[in-house]
Amino acid sequence: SLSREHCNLKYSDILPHNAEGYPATREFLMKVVDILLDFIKSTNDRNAKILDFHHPSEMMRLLDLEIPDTGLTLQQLLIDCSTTLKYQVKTGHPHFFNQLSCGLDLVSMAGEWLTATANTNMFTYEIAPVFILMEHVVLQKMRELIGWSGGDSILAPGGSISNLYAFLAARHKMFPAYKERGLAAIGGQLVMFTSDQCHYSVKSCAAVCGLGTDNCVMVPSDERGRMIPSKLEELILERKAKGHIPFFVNATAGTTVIGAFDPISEIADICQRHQLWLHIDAAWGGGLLLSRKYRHPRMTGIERADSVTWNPHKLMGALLQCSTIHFKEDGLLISCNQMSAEYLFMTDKLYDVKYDTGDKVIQCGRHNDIFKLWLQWRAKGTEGFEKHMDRLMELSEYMVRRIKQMPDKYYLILEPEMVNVCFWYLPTRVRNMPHTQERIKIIADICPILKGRMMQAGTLMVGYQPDDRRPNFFRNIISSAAVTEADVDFLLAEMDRLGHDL
Ligand SMILES: O=C(O)c1cc(=O)cc(C(=O)O)o1
Repeated sequence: SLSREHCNLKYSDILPHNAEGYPATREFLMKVVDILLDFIKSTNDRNAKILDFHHPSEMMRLLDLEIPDTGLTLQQLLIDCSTTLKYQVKTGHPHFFNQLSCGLDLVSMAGEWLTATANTNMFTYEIAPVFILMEHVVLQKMRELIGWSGGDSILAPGGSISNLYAFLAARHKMFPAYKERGLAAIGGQLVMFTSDQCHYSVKSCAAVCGLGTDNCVMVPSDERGRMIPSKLEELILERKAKGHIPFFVNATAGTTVIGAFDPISEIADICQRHQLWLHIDAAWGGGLLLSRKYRHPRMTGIERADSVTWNPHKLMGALLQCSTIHFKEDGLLISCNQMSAEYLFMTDKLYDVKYDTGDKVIQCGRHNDIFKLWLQWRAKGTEGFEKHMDRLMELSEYMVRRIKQMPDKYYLILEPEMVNVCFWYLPTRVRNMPHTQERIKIIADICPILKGRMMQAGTLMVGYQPDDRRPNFFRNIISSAAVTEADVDFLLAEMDRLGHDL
């Protein structure tokens, strides 16, 4: 807690309100940092719980969230910070396998601290000169890793918006007059294509941009979750025969649930034949571009795409949020989205206004999501990221081997292409049953119960979900740099400890 002389102070006693308030300001902030360091320590403590679960009504009783009429003391704010983190899920805990974005990279986090302190907007070079230049350097490096020279990129507030920017640029490329004249400039029904395993944000583009989801054609995938190219071509021809206008194909590099990779080269051939825009949603799989061992065959042909979404906040472990969208052709983003707001994007500035990015996006204000990635890349080097990707894949391969060593307790649903390990847990009572639909129903129905036990125990978090071809199953994601083989062993033992009697 704060020293006696400062513990009754309020926000008005520290900077900027009190010009003499630096000592109190410093002490308050250092106490906040102590609270954060305690959280970081327990996040990395395998004996600490990942979460202290309470249902929302109970949680409200445990918290004091009310908005006061008069301001509270700095001391109370410190208590508020501690209580907040006490009930926050530790997504950086080595036993947190729940999402595609896991882990707490501390250099990236330090970057986020600086970002918050710099508190600037990314729409103009004028107020973010260093960060704008960092975007140029990092995004160019990422385009080189895709296999392009030139082109253009931007950071977006998440993969869904990155995919939307690709859609908008594709439509603008084919129908530039749409920007001024709207649908009248198109004179026909636009149609887009994506696999039935794609991220829902792709389908959402059809709704948001007025195609209607009926005109987002879901292409069947094979038993490994990969888009079937011949089906894609069939469906394109079918729509053309109806007089529709196919214009956009999304291929997924790393699907959300099973981590499948669509066959890019074959899909690119079809797009070339039919003059369609090829977007690759590599939000999840993009990190593997950094790995010479795993890039091929998963990402072979990615350089043939017209646009690529790649989220460093997923496999690369940059802190949330860090999503990038890359275009092979330079100039498209700006011509598509430019509104030339004269109060921001004056063209008579003293510097080269091509460094102003605000007019490239449909947003105005844009958060600085680059520094935490740039600093992390400075810390790891490209070779450090490659080692990181290879390590995550190696740990997933280890988990598959361990699951195969205990076929009585675990049923591997399919061989993973990346770090998504999909399986059923087998409680004692089904271990002598044949793997029939009857058994599948039982082991699917226990997923939410076993997940509930994990969360009540607070010792483990592994995601489950149904997909389009099977009921609930567990999907384990190894995307945190904190995970070791021992943590995989813990996961398999803990699920059995919690679930054997289900
Ligand atoms: O960034 C993430 O952690 C993330 C994004 C998704 O769209 C889906 C998931 C997921 O299914 O875990 O995670």
